Amino acid sequence: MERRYASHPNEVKQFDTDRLRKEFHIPALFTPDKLELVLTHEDRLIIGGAAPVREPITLETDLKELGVSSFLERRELGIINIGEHGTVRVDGTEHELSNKECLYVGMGAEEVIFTSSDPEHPAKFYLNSAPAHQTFPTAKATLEEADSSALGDIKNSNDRVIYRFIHQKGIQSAQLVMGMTLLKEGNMWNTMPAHTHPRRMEAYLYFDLPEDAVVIHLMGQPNETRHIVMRNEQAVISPSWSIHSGVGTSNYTFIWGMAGDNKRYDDMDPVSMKDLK
Ligand SMILES: O=C(O)C(=O)C[C@H](O)C(=O)CO
Ligand SMILES: [Zn+2]
Repeated sequence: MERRYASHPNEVKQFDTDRLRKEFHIPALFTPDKLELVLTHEDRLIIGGAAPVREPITLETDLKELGVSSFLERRELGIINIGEHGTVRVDGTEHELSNKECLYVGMGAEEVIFTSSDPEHPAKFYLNSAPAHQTFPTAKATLEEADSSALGDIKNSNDRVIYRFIHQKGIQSAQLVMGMTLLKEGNMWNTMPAHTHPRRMEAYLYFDLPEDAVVIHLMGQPNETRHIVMRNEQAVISPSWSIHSGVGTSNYTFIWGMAGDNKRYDDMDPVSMKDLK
């Protein structure tokens, strides 16, 4: 498991492109038949990907990094499938996940195994895992079951629907909040006007992007913004002090996941457009 340390905004404003990417950008999460995991010290979120093709993939890591005897002994896990149909087996119980469906696995589950139903059309499981101190039932949600709200409009190129899966009024968790935002065709901007939430960090996974398209992801303090160029199926870490917004060369979908002090999706500090620099 790769480790990323937490960062101070005064230090980050000195970073060049290379250093920004090393600290915040996660380029490859879906390697066939391999589990990819990145542990960030920003609220100790683990960001991962499991892309089983020929063989099942088991959720496992060097447990010294976590100081426990099984991955989820003191953690919870959110899973969203961005690929084709697959199965997640949790302690012997199979959960079927189609594209854009979510499964939450509570603290204490001992065995989690990811499988694709058809190796020619593999599943791709995106993972967010946060520390937990209480267990909650394993639960699945489809897009239709998620709490959703339409936001933005075509005039501002940000007509989109936000789907909340794991949150205060949805699937219950210890601290993990997770969902997905779908931009309509011809709409390129997400999360503008921007916000921060010093009470929670956040990670974004951009996907459903054409191969030659990019998203210019904006990060940094509102008066000290930087950008990271993102391609399809890449993730980015947003510290609690940073905005997280982006504009694409086409429309796209992204998964957001958060860990921190509360589970209130709407607990955001909006940034006024005049304060952005
Ligand atoms: O399009 C948006 O706006 C978002 O999806 C915002 C994220 O959900 C977010 O930043 C939640 O804190
Ligand atoms: Zn946010």
